[in-house]
This record gives sequence, structure tokens and C-alpha cells, in this order.
Amino acid sequence: MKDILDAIQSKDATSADFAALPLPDSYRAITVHKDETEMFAGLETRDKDPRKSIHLDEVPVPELGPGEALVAVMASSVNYNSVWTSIFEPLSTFGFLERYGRTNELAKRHDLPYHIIGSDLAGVVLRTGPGVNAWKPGDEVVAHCLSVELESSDGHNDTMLDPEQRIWGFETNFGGLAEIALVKSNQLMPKPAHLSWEEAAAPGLVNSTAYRQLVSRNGAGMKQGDNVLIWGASGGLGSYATQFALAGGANPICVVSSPQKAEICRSMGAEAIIDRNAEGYRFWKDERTQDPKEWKRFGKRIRELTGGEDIDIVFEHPGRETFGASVYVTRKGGTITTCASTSGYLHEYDNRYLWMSLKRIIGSHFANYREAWEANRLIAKGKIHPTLSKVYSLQDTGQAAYDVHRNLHQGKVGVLCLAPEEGLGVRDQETRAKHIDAINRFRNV
Ligand SMILES: C/C=C/C(=O)SCCNC(=O)CCNC(=O)[C@H](O)C(C)(C)COP(=O)(O)OP(=O)(O)OC[C@H]1O[C@@H](n2cnc3c(N)ncnc32)[C@H](O)[C@@H]1OP(=O)(O)O
Ligand SMILES: NC(=O)C1=CN([C@@H]2O[C@H](COP(=O)(O)OP(=O)(O)OC[C@H]3O[C@@H](n4cnc5c(N)ncnc54)[C@H](OP(=O)(O)O)[C@@H]3O)[C@@H](O)[C@H]2O)C=CC1
Repeated sequence: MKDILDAIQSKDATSADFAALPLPDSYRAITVHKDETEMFAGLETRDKDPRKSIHLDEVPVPELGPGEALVAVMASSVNYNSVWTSIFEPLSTFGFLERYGRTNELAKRHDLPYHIIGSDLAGVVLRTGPGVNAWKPGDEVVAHCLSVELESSDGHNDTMLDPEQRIWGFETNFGGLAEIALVKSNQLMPKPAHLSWEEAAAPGLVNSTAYRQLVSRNGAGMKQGDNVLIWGASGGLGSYATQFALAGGANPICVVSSPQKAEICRSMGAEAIIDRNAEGYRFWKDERTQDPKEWKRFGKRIRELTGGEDIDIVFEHPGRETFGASVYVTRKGGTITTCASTSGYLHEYDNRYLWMSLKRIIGSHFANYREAWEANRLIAKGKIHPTLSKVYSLQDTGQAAYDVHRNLHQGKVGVLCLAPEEGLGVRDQETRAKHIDAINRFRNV
């Protein structure tokens, strides 16, 4: 592994040098274990501690198949899907690996008693499998997390609709929180040259998801002037949704839960900010009963901030806790676009406010190949910036996932895999200098 790292850090290693480097037999990876899936049985969700289920193991390098690449991972990031994996909710991810393993001979590799997790990476291609021509050893890359087989016509217009669509490192094995990862070569995209490894690894999953959910015509198709209600506006998804709204000439109404988070949104350029904690919204009177008066109070606050206008697009992901309010505050003909249900997936809302006012609910999930590429292009061009706040070592991934689970973090949390320190891998200092304040906006807040 040391030779691989030396080659990455040397300025003159060629593709042939990388191709000639021997692969190690094994590497360090963040895993959860199949024989521990019941370890949190009976506990409340918030009491399930990722630090107990997440392990750092030495694992064998997987066999490389056609159309695939092995990548030396310099840095990765923690996504909420790794929190779900680590607390075995809503399902153990080993069921996904078993199901994938049954599909074909090569996919059997994924069905193991350990799951190497992680759905983001920035690193360097080490080997490519048969049929891969666009990428070669030595290429500096990021990887998006869409794994598809594309053997069915269902996914040929929109690759997210492939019946064999999986999220890499969640529904497949050999993910990015490791020193080496296995991806399909179509997941690879050029690493933005003005970013360090850990900065480049931070946006991928959430940036692509926010792009489809908010900007793409497959999602809400946001346009100039739209009022966009963004829950968790300084969190993983929300920090990119806020940037897309601002860059696209829309008007973000940012919901956060502390003055520090409000300040971050303000510094991004948002003006309409609601501190849900300070304003004490209680959309549920008890576990079963919502309080429409609280929806109305929330809607009045939005009208104060918009000069009397209602919401064109709600960027939803908290789910059960907020969904009733989200449907209520949307304007006639407006859109609620949802990609998650962090607080509970059985939503309740008053359907009269949906049909009588001709509103629409759109389900959105990650991004298709092209949307992921377009989202990465915006990062590479310095139009959208990473929102990296804190960086952990690979062995402290459990703590990083704990922070995200307990909402102690801001923006995105990074993890150094092979990179020995932060700040390495920047190839374009000039572009970086232009955007340095925006790149560092979330650091250590
Ligand atoms: C990029 C990052 C993203 C995120 O972070 S997202 C957040 C994290 N993700 C999650 O929380 C989602 C986790 N996944 C799940 O909870 C489950 O994954 C799903 C609920 C999405 C699906 O559940 P399942 O059990 O896998 O699927 P089924 O469709 O309920 O059951 C499969 C069986 O049901 C049959 N079936 C499907 N549709 C129908 C139908 N319309 N009528 C009758 N049967 C149906 C199938 O064929 C199959 O059958 P057979 O078991 O025999 O193979
Ligand atoms: N389908 C898909 O493709 C994707 C789905 N997801 C899912 O989206 C969800 C959010 O992911 P991500 O943004 O990365 O997570 P983060 O934890 O980084 O951010 C979520 C933010 O939402 C806010 N929030 C959390 N709970 C509530 C609540 N009960 N009411 C109101 N606001 C709340 C918090 O902000 P504050 O406290 O400041 O209000 C929090 O910071 C997860 O469930 C994840 O699995 C994520 C990416 C892709």
C-alpha cells in the first residue's frame, strides 16, 4: 500500500507505473458484520450507537470483473445511508447483498459476512477490467454511487429506473470507506482539480441527489424566482439544495435548528431563515395527532419572509415529522419533492390541501448517470462548493457516523482513507484561490 501511496504523491508517476504496481492481497476497510445485525434489538433509534457496530477490518482485495475498476481511495465521506447501515435500519443491508448475490455469478462476490460501506470516494484508478477504455491506471477520479446493470430497457431513458438499480456501498459491497474500492467504471468522473482529496470526496452523493430532486426535470425542475423551502438547509443534502437555489435565481427559505446553522446559511447568501428550534414548532401534538394550527403558524412565518408568498417547491427529507406541514405550506400548483424519511417513513398529511390546491408530490432518489455527471461538473467549475466541516481518520469513522446520527455535524463530514493528511491532491491552485472562502465556509464551525 505504501508503494501505491508513494506513486499517488509523486509528481511524475505515469499510467504505466501505476499499472505495474503490484496490488496488495488485503486492505483496511470500514465494515459492519452480519452476525451483529441484532445487536441493537429493542433499543430506540437514537440510542443505537454506530461506534459499536462499525469496525475497521483487514479484508481481501475483490476480484475485478468486466466493466469495473479498482480505485485507491484517498478520501471518502460519511453519508446518512452509512448511518442506516450501521444501525441496521430500516433493514439490515445484508439482505440487499444476498439478493444481489443471487442475480449472477460475478455478483456473488458481494454476498459476504461483512459489508464494506461508503458511497463516496476521491482517489486514483489502480486497475480496470476488460471493456474499460475511458479510464486507465493513474487517473484521478471521484465516483458516484449509482450501480446499474442496464440490461433492461426500463432504465435506458433514465438510468435510475433500471430494475437492477443499487446504491454502491449500501446495496452493494466494496464501498468507499476503505483504502481500496471496487466500482463500475461508469461511476467514475474526473476529480475536480482545485479541491483536495477530502473536499472532492464530500459532495458526490448529496450534491447529485439535490441536483435531481430540485433542479432536474426528473425532480422539481426549479426555475428563477421560485420560493424553495429547504429543510435541514445546512445539512448534507440541504447545504447543496441551498446553493442550487441561490445559483439558479430562486429564493431559498432555509430551515435550521440553531443560530450557528442560521449563520452558515446567511453566509452562503440566503436571507430567509427559520430556526425551527428557536421558534418552537410542534407539528405533532402527540405521536398520532398533528396540529394544523402549527402548520398555519409556520406558513405565516414563511409569508412574513417572502412578502406574502407561499412555497413553490418543498425540498423534503425529514419525513413524518414535517411532511404534513410541507404539504400545507406549498402554494396552489406547487411541488413537494421527497427523497427520504429520516424521522419516520409512514407520512400523514391532509389530502384536501393536496388535491383541492392541485399540488404534486414527487419521489426522487439519487441521480441518473447524466445528472451525477452534471452535478460533478458544477463542482469542477466552481459554481457549487463542497460543504466539508470536519475530517476524521478511517479508524474514527464510527465516531463520524455517530455525529451524523445525532445531528452534531454541519454540512458534510469527511474521512481520510489513504491520504496521510488533509489538504493534499490540489492540482489547480489558481481556481482554488478564486473560491477559497466558499470552499472553507463550513470548516470547523
Ligand atoms: C443515495 C442514498 C440514499 C439514501 O440514503 S435513501 C435512505 C436509506 N434507504 C432506505 O431507508 C431504504 C431501505 N430499503 C427498504 O426499506 C426496502 O428495500 C424497500 C421498502 C424500498 C423495498 O422493500 P423490499 O422488501 O425490498 O421490496 P418489496 O417490493 O416490498 O418486496 C419484494 C417482493 O415483493 C414483490 N413485489 C414488488 N412489487 C409488487 C407489487 N406491486 N405487487 C406484488 N408483489 C410485488 C417483488 O416481486 C418481490 O417478490 P419476491 O420476494 O418473491 O422476489
Ligand atoms: N434518496 C436519496 O437519494 C438520498 C436520501 N438521503 C436521506 O436523506 C436524509 C438526510 O440526509 P442528509 O441531508 O445527508 O443528512 P444530514 O443529517 O446531514 O442533514 C439532515 C438535516 O435535516 C434536519 N432534520 C433532521 N431531522 C429533522 C426533523 N425531525 N425535522 C426537521 N428537520 C430535521 C437537520 O437539520 P436542522 O437540525 O438544522 O434542522 C439535519 O441536519 C437521510 O435520511 C438520508 O438517508 C440522503 C441522500 C440521498
